[in-house]
Amino acid sequence: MDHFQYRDGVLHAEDIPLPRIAEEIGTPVYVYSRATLERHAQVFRDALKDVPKKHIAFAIKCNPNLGVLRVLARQGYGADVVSGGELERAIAAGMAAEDIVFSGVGKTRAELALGLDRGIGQFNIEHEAEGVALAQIALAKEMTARAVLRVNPDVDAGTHAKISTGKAENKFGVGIDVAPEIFGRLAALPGLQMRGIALHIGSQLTSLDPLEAAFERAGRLVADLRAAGHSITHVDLGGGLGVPYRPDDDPPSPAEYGAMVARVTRDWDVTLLFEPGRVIAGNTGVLLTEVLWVKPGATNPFVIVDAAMNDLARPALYDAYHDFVAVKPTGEKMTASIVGPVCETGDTFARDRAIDAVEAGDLAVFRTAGAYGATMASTYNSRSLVPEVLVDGDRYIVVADRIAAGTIMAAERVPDWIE
Ligand SMILES: Cc1ncc(COP(=O)(O)O)c(C=O)c1O
Ligand SMILES: N[C@@H](CCCC[NH3+])C(=O)O
Repeated sequence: MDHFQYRDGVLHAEDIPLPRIAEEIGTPVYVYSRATLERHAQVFRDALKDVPKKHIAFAIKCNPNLGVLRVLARQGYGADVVSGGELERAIAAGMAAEDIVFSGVGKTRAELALGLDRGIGQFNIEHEAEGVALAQIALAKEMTARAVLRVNPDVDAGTHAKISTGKAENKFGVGIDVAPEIFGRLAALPGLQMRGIALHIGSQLTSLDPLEAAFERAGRLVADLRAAGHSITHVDLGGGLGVPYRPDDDPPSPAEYGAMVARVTRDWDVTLLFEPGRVIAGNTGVLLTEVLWVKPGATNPFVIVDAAMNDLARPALYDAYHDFVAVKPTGEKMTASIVGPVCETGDTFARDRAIDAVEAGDLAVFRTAGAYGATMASTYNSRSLVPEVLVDGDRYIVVADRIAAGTIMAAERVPDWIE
């Protein structure tokens, strides 16, 4: 059940009418539903019921808010992190270090050392030199790092080029053809316990076929590595499952994904790791905004809202579609372009789209904004950093403050040697 519903003609987040949040917190503001988050966590876990040994690590890059992470930690989720900052966040949110997986193509030596010091469960090594460095650092600390080698299976994920990660030309992982030799050299290093492989072919995947093709290649690699005498106990299948952004989008369900995984990996006899992000958080959040002005355009009017590309970057970056609905729809429709106040033409959420009729002062939301929304926000144009609210039934709390432009400015200084 969707926890963003109209009641008496007013859009609610669980039991909270969104106009109340707009009035008390101001706009723009991200609003998350705890119930939806918990339901998605449960649905994804249930979808893997036929996978005997598994661990789920939420890809916290998609929504690293501490309140959100705490909800998922309570659901038994670990974290997939890609920086020292994310690592500290996951721990601060209550995730067990053992349940943390450290991915990322450019980990620094300091970040590798931090992971060891914190006792994280697994490092996902992206290339040989990183593995060598990790082994050296671990050895110096008289520790052993548990690691897997990320392989690049060279499959076309069929998603936006900027979020595709498993083609040979992408920067991630090592080529699957050279993986056995690199794995062999790393496995021989003291300080490193190479226990398996990882892959992640891209995000917002709307077909299971490329995932299945990649997993089959991974299965063959596991067999080859075992044949070469390696003990393979862990395979990290990454994340990537898409979510519906448009009302008629129909991506594979977690249950279909789980069934495919169970079938393809049936004989692997490993612990499977999963790194879902968007499928857990995407539909748990909306970006609540106020219409500032409706301005005539050459063809259709511009609806100028108080949210902008600095608050929700996905449309500007990937031409991504986010459904836009009025908080108090009148039943009337209009065709308009939805734009923000930032001084870039790219600050456009929708072009010539049929939407609920709105006028200045009305509230509206961009849907499916719980993943890669607030986390990618900036203060461009000296706008405030957008706040976040978590709703739980008939109560809500601000889980991230609005950070005013003045606060950002206070962290800057003018050199006294400029007269
Ligand atoms: C290594 C890794 N794991 C997991 C994810 C999460 O992906 P998604 O949000 O598409 O599930 C990403 C981002 O695409 C990633 O780079
Ligand atoms: N930021 C991207 C997803 C990136 C996935 C990162 N591995 C998006 O908003 O769709």
